[in-house]
Formats: sequence, C-alpha cells, structure tokens
Amino acid sequence: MALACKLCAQPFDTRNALFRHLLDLNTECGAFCASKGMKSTATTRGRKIALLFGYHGVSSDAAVAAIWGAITGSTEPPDGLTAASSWIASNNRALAQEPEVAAVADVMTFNMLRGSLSDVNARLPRGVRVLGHMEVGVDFHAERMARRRRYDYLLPLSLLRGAADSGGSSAHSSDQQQRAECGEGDVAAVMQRIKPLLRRFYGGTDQRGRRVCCHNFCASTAPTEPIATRRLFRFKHTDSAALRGRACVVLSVTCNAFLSQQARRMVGLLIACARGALPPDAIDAALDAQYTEHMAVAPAAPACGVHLAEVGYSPAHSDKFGLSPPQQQEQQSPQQSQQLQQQQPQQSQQQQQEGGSGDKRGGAASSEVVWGKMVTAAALQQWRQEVLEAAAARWEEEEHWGSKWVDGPLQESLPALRAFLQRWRDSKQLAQSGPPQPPLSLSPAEAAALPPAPEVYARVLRLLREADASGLWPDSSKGRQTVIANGAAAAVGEEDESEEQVPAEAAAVELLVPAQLATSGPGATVAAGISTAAPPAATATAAAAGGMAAAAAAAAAAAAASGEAAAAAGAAAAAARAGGSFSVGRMPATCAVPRGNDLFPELMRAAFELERVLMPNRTPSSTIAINRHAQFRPHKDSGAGSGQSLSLIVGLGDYAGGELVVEGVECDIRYRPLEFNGWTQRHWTLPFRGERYSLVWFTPKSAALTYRNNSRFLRGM
Ligand SMILES: O=C(O)CCC(=O)C(=O)O
Ligand SMILES: [Fe+2]
Repeated sequence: MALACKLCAQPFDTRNALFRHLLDLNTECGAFCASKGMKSTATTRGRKIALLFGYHGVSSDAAVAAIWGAITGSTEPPDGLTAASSWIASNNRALAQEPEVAAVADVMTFNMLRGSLSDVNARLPRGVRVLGHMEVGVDFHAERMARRRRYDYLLPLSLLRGAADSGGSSAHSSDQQQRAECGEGDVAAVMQRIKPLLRRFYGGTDQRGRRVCCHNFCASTAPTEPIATRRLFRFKHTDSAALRGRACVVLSVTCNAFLSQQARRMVGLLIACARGALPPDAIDAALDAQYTEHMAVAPAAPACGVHLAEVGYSPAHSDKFGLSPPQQQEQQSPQQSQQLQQQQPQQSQQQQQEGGSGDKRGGAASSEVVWGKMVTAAALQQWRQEVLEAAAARWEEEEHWGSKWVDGPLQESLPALRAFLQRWRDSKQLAQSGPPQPPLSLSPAEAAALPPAPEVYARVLRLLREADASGLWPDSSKGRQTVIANGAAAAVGEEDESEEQVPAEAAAVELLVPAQLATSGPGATVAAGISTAAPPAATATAAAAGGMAAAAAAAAAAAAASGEAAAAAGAAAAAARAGGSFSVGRMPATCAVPRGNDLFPELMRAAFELERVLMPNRTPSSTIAINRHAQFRPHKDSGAGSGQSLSLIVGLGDYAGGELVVEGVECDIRYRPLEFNGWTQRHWTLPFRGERYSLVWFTPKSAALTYRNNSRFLRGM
C-alpha cells in the first residue's frame, strides 16, 4: 500500500507510519500539524509565559528552579514548565543537556498564575539571569517546538594549532608565546586552515536532499539509532576574542536538536584533526551512516567551552504563539563588545542552504524584538560577555588552557580512534566487493589456539551444526534483520528517514519476537511498529526473495543453471555465512508460536536442558534466541514488546573475536555463560572469524506467560 504525506510527499508503508510522521514534532510536517491544532498539547488554561534566560556555573535545571523561586517564592515545580534545554518531553536521555553546559539564551515556559517578574534579577543568584519574557499561547512548548538550537564553543586558539601553523606552537607553547599570539592575522591564518575541516562535517544528504550529519557523536546512542541522525545547519567560526590575554575563537554549531555532548565531540574531533593528530577522513568515518560499527568516536572537548547560544522556533509557531515574524529575526543586535571582533559573517549563502526547512529564521531567541522591552541588546551583550568570561576563567583554572585535555582524554582516545579509522578504511574497500561476511573456518593455527569446547556443550553444538547444514534455518524476522549487521543484505544498513519518524522511545526498543508478529501488520505492538519502519525497498526485496538465504540460494540456482558452477558455489557459501536468528520455546499469547519449535525440536530440548545444567539456580527461561554467525549491531531486546527477564547468553563454536559488548564492556562469552539485562542494556557483537553460534535464554514479561505455564511447557517438551 503506497501512502504519501500530503505535505512533503514522503511515502509510507502503513497508515500508522504516516501518522507517526504527522505527529512527530521533530519533523517539519509534524510541527506544521501541531501548529494547526492536530495534536493539541494544551492541558492548562490561562496565561503562559515564555522566559528568555541564561546561566553559567549552574545547570539548566538549577537555573529554572532558582528563577521560579525568585518569581513566586515557591519551591514547588511550576505548572506548564517546559525548557528548550530539557529532554523530558522527548523522553530520551540521549538528548539531555549536560549539567555543566551554560546558556546565553535558553527558553522556558510556565503558567504564570501568581508572583511577579519585576526586578526578578535582583532576587537571582549570580550566574542566573532573566533576559526577557513574553506571553505565549497555552500550547507553546519550549522544548518540543524548538526547531533549531545553536551551541557556541569558546576555544583557545592554541588548541587548533598544528605543526603547519606558523611557529608550530601548540597548547604546550610557552606562556609568553601564547600571550603574544593574539593578533588578528594569527586567528585568520589558523581559521583559514580549519575551514575545510569544518566543511567536512556537513557529511552527506538524505533522500530529500537535506543535510544529514552528527550520527556518531553520542556515547549512549548507537549510530544506527534514528535519533542519532541530526541535521546540521551550520558549523562555523563566528567570533574571536582576547580573553584573559589569550586568543580565543567561538565555533557555532547549529542543528535541529542535539545529542548529549554532540557539540563537544564535534569540536573534539575537529581539534584532533586540526592538530594533525588524526587525518581529515576521520571526520568522514565518524559521519558515515553506512558504517555502523561503533558509538562515540570523538573525545568530548572540555565542558567549560560550551554554551547554549540560541533557540529557534518555526514560523508556524511564531505565528501561532505570537513570536516575532521571520523578517524581524534578521535584525541583528549589535553583539560585539570591544573585545569581541565579529568575523565576517558570510551567512547569506549558509542560510540559503538551511532553506527548504523554512524554519531556521523563526523566533530566534536572542533577538531583542522577540522579547519585548525587558531585554536590550546591551543587556544581552553584557550577559554574553559574562558567560564567555566565566568560560575563559574555567579554561584557565580547570583546564590550563586545554593542555590537560590534550595530554589526557585526547591522547588516550587516539589509539582507538586510529584503529576505528583503519577499520572504516578497510570496510570501504570491502564494500566494493560485497558485504563483508566472516569466514566460516579459522586458519589451522587459529583453531589450534582455541580453548576446547567443554563437554556439556557438545550435544547442543552438534545439533546447531546440523540445523545450520540442514538448509532449514529460518530467515530472521524483519526486526532482527535490522540489528544483524551481516544478515539479510536487503534490510540492513539502509535505515532511511522512514526510520527517523519512529518516536525515540519506540526506536530504542528492538526485537525479540517471532517472525509472524513482526510481519503481522502495523501497530500490533511497539516492536512490530518498528519492524514496519524498514525501508519500503528493503521490505519488498525481503518479501520477494524470502530473505538473504533464499536470495542467495536463488542466485546460486540461477548461476548453476547457466553453468557458472563457481559463482553458484560462491553464492551458496554467502548464504551459509549470512548471520541469522530465530526463536524457540514459548511466546506470550499475543505472539505466534516460534517456528523453530517444529523445525528443530531436539535442538530446542537440548538447549533448554543446557540452561539448567549451566545455571541450576536460575528460573528456567521460556524462550531462546538461537543465532548463527550473527554480528549484532548495538540494540536492546524487546522482550516481545513489554520487557523480559534477565538474559543468559553463551557463545559456541570455533571462532575468534566475537566478544559481546554490554554498555561498552567487552565480555568473552565463548563457553562462558553471562547474565545481562538485554532489555535495558545496549549490547552488540564485536567482529569475529570462524563459526559462531550464540544462545540467549530469556522470558518475555507477560501476564500470559506465568511461571506455572512455563514449567508445564518445559516438562511437556
Ligand atoms: O550473539 C550475540 O553476540 C548477541 C545476541 C543478542 O544480542 C540477541 O540475540 O539479541
Ligand atoms: Fe540482544
């Protein structure tokens, strides 16, 4: 069924997917619909106040609490509170602004029923400032409706110096030398050299021609997760300053929204490349959406440099909520102090490139016009200066102008970054000769070095090998395909923006459901909803070919028919090597019976038996995921939609590498059973060579699956 969004023409597989798109305030269409009242978020009546505020030395939460206290004298949380720097509405911690981050211009709203705004600054602690306020509609939501945020990073120029810069000075140059290097020409020379690196961050474009970037800059979010793809509008040098006798520059990053630490990691990677510690293609590697090996690849530059500089709202919201019309936003307040020399803005072309979104000029929160009488350009500028000076003081006192960070976190991260880069480069070459599959056999030397398989595993291992060789190994469900990096080629590595429309909380949930549920249609459960978010092309291919194994088998047959025996053998081998997964045991009543039960009953019995032998004190599980040669991407298990017990996992077979990583901790699971929480802990598989099976025992949490039922089922096997 082909459905298309009437606003942006994007196609959707299902009505549910289309609805999610229209209700998602992170999309332009969603924002537009919200502005037309399609999904009202209004829960309260009366006056709602939006405040422009800033802080340094305290977190955004603490600043909000202080302001509310200063206005009302109350410590109770305010009604209708929303803040642009908050992550509560998005319900995803990956979007949290870190507590150390300062702000020149944050936005909050609340229902103003009592209290007074007059002289509020006199009642606020140092480091918290109210800059302006205005009345807005009761629907206004400072966090969800923000279409654009800008973080500015104050950076000592010395950190960007590489050997190529005049004198080759660095963060380690003598104090005298550093102080001498504050000249304008010096800044210009360094920034000229940095420009191509900054441009590199714009990465690629998605199918709609929009810039896509920033997918690999959050420690707690895998690059494959839809939420990790952010739109980068601008990353540029916008200001220079001499602070505490040091030459500093301001780098501005503007995106639709930010992942935690994203701006700091972008700056961290930039510094590493600017200093020549990493080659420029390290930026390409970090941004390659097709390369999904790992998480955060860049060390976060020190927190002291970063502040929230601007929040923008769409014209639709500006109209509805009484924010200023777009043309007024172009009036720049004279933000330069004597100390800050604005670099040539060169913004017009950049702003055109931000176009298409149509939202970047609306309601910029730093404008004098928006915020009425209370904020003046001079007050705003003075406040910005205070924030920058506080940052410079921290650079000096806590970070020794960056030398601590260069010697510590940056230096420590380099070996891993270089290894990552090498693997990325290798993968680029491999990509030209088809998707990489782990070879099924180890070299004799590697095989000899392996610790032998303990006897208790012998029967299960034999049955796994038989199942593998039988040609009956079922295709992985669509949901599982999306998390197996070397699985069915059609569904993997191609998450496009239809995935981006999945709500963040749903996107974090992955699948451990039988194929029937995953394909049972839209919206059956949250998990099933995800499976329908696979790109249409991939779905079509998978459906037509019945998955990788069938596709490769068909290719093998076709090749054999045309007499190309070698090609046929190659295709069959590829099918055998493809990662796959199926379940056995019991599923909640809402799910179909796992197909593996009938296909491999002896394997199922032996595998349940093995759990009891390995962990006699563990409550026997109801279900087992059986995986062959599968390299899993970072994911969390769905527990068939509503959670699951602690998982028990073990690896079997003759393989090297293939450690399971649980929230960043590597665990060798080859014949070493491990309990972990697959529902809450993100986990993935490191690359491996050889024959690798894994078994994951778990019990989906469901009223339908009581322990009694489960014991009866297991007894009846
Ligand atoms: O085999 C592995 O390394 C991980 C298996 C897993 O995470 C799963 O089956 O969900
Ligand atoms: Fe898993």
